[in-house]
Amino acid sequence: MQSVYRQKNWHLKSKMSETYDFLFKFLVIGSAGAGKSCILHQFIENKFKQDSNHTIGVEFGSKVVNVGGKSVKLQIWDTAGQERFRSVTRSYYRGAAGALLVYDITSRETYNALTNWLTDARTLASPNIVIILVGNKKDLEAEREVTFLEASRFAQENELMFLETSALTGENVEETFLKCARQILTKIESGELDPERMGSGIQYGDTSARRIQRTQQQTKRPDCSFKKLLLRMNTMTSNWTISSIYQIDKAIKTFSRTVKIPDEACNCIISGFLICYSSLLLSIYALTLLSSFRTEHRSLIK
Ligand SMILES: Nc1nc2c(ncn2[C@@H]2O[C@H](COP(=O)(O)OP(=O)(O)OP(=O)(O)O)[C@@H](O)[C@H]2O)c(=O)[nH]1
Repeated sequence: MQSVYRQKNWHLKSKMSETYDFLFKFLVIGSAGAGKSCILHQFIENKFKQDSNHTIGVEFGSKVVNVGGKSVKLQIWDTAGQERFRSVTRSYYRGAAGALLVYDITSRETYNALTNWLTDARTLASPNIVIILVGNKKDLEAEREVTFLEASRFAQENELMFLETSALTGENVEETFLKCARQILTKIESGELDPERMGSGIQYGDTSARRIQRTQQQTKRPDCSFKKLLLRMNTMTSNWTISSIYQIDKAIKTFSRTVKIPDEACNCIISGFLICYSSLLLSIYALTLLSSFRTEHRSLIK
């Protein structure tokens, strides 16, 4: 982990030596003393940070993890919880894809401040930011001031994921980051998040990953327009059904009277036409259904 002032060169160096499919920008936010720096240190170094001091401004760390078969580089910004750094830390919120919203389970004060932190994250970072609520210091059960149930209700009401962690023992620390990354990846796959959108907080790792993604999108596109075409045909045929069958029936009868075709032959022509028309309608409906089913269950089929 390094201070924000030293991270630039280091980041360039690591970019050259590592390959990954995606890069996600993460924030760690919450009140001072909640254990944000210790969580980040535990995640990156796999050990507890014994002498943790208050963060000055922002600190930075990164780690490549495997999420659902994809290698994802997490670029994590650990922000200072102290009020006096609020204006500095706020400038780092922009374009974050994920955030850990941390409180201390032994401090109700840090829990009560969550709403303010959440409002900041949702207004200053990306509107689609994926947030996980983290109740830290799980090892201090005897000093607990916030129950698991209470916090999980808060998480549910505010559409957040939730885990309790201990930066001291390492319990659930990695799982917290992975859970958040997994949700972002799922949203990318479902099309809810677009890595190409400015300020999404997501980047493609290398050119090949970008190319693969583009190819996938291109192969998906015709499917989408095919569905649109089907839906349009569907609407058109529904509109035609009643009026046009009546009109065509009338036209065939008038024609048969003019050229003097026997009634039986005329009925045969009309029946044949109706059979063909019904088959066409049925095929269009079946294809539309199939196409909708495929779109809805694409992730499951994969
Ligand atoms: N027992 C226990 N102590 C912890 C844990 N996590 C952090 N601490 C302690 O809590 C104190 C604050 O931890 P920090 O990580 O510096 O807190 P912070 O949220 O980064 O604070 P700011 O940088 O001021 O925003 C330190 O004394 C840590 O040793 C934990 O999981 N269990």
